[in-house]
Amino acid sequence: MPEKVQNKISVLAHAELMTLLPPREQESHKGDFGHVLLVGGHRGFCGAIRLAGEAALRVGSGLVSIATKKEHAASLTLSRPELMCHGVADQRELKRIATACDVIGIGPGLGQTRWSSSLYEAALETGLAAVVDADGLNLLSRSPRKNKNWVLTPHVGEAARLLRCSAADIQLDRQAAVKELQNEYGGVVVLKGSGSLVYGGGDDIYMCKAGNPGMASGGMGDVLTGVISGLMAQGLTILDAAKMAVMVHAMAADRAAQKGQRGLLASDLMQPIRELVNDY
Ligand SMILES: NC(=O)C1=CN([C@@H]2O[C@H](COP(=O)(O)OP(=O)(O)OC[C@H]3O[C@@H](n4cnc5c(N)ncnc54)[C@H](OP(=O)(O)O)[C@@H]3O)[C@@H](O)[C@H]2O)[C@@H](O)CC1
Ligand SMILES: Nc1ncnc2c1ncn2[C@@H]1O[C@H](COP(=O)(O)OP(=O)(O)O)[C@@H](O)[C@H]1O
Repeated sequence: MPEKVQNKISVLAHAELMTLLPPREQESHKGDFGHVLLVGGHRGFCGAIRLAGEAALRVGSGLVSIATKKEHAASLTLSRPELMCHGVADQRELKRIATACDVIGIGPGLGQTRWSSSLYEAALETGLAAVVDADGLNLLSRSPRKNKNWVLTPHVGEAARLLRCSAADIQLDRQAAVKELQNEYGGVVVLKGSGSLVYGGGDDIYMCKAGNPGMASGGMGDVLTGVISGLMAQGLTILDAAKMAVMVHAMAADRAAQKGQRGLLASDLMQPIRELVNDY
């Protein structure tokens, strides 16, 4: 169980974070805004990687590729033609696609089969800056390692697996948990849930006061993975991308919940996310 600690808590503010994402130059082209590769979408879970992919596009990445099960590639492309969807069977195929990419997001709907773990290993071997979520975190908890160039985005259940304790232990002292996660696994950690925390080492723990219980519905975390990846692709540091993404994601959910929290869908966040990354 994590030890009790006291840290400086900084509350995230959207206006301050927007200085990280200046208006686009007139002569810009898609190559200026990075190429995200998202890996996941096992059988039954291809919606998760579709949501992450659209979120990465809506936050402004120039190109987004998806590596998924062969049988999902065509339907994903049809549902969102801007996504470049590849059916990937093995590590070699994934690494070939990754050579053109700047950032890799691993985990939404990835599953925990041999296919999943082999793509997870190959994704980390690319050495690209990474976002690790969902089943990527479950695979990480089976074989812990440290990396300074990744963002980990556990919900409370995943955090408990990573720290080998109970979800109740995590909730008892979320600040201690986020620090312990960062200390053990490195990089930047986003501990999701009401009052999401972001910690990248050092004195400050960042807290998001936006967001609402309407977000307690499947796919919301997958959207966050896409937002973080898309901001990293546009050149933000992993810490700035995590801070900005958590804030934009939660504020988008608050805008989308104006008609009511119950029945809020992860897809409902796409339009407000777009508004918020253009809101100077
Ligand atoms: N449309 C799609 O394709 C979608 C696909 N998805 C994909 O499904 C896969 C499985 O992901 P997952 O998150 O649903 O399952 P898992 O990792 O087992 O975590 C749940 C466990 O954690 C526990 N828990 C305790 N506290 C908690 C808390 N505050 N927040 C959350 N959980 C908390 C919880 O405890 P319980 O609720 O039972 O008390 C339970 O034991 C993954 O690949 C994901 O990407 C989803 O994204 C949905 C949309
Ligand atoms: N009650 C809440 N208040 C604020 N944010 C919440 C609340 N419930 C969930 N969220 C947010 O919604 C997202 C849920 O992510 P996650 O549990 O990984 O969902 P999924 O696996 O279905 O995509 C996280 O960003 C989390 O912070």
